[in-house]
Amino acid sequence: MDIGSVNYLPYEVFVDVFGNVVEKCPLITAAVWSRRPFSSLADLEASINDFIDALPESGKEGILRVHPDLTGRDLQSGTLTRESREEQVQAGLDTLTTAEVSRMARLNTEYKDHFGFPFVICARMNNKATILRQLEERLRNERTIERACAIDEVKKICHLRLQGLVVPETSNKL
Ligand SMILES: NC(=O)N[C@H]1NC(=O)NC1=O
Repeated sequence: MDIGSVNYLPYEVFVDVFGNVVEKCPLITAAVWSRRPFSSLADLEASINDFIDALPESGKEGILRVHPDLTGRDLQSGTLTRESREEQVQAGLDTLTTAEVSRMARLNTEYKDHFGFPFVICARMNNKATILRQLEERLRNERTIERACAIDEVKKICHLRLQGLVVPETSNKL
């Protein structure tokens, strides 16, 4: 789909198509629909990012809290969203050894106990080694810095999900 077609979508369809660009946050998509017409994919993405940035800190933490744990219960029980499952698989998180699964689970729990939200990272821009390393390093961050860092990762995930849904302008001209 190109951005011109996106601008013609009724909001029900818009939310169906883009409702999970921010994991389990269709409300963001529904709110951003009223900012049409978007001049480009980058403009749509900027509208989503502006909405997120305008939220109070509790709202940003809410976005983080609806994210599934990496390699957590949802991956094992098959209850992840399609997008999240594909991203975790692409990062190789379905091939962890038993020792790596235990390490990830222990660090995820430590992180959640410490910050009050789950560890979020753009899996597709990482692999299992960098994810484990980042989890250990970010645990040492101060809370405000860590929240901002996690929200930046949400935006990276959103960027890649949008790229999979809208044809970038340069390709339209081919
Ligand atoms: N917890 C977490 O980072 N989850 C997310 N990361 C990602 O790339 N997709 C997700 O669902």
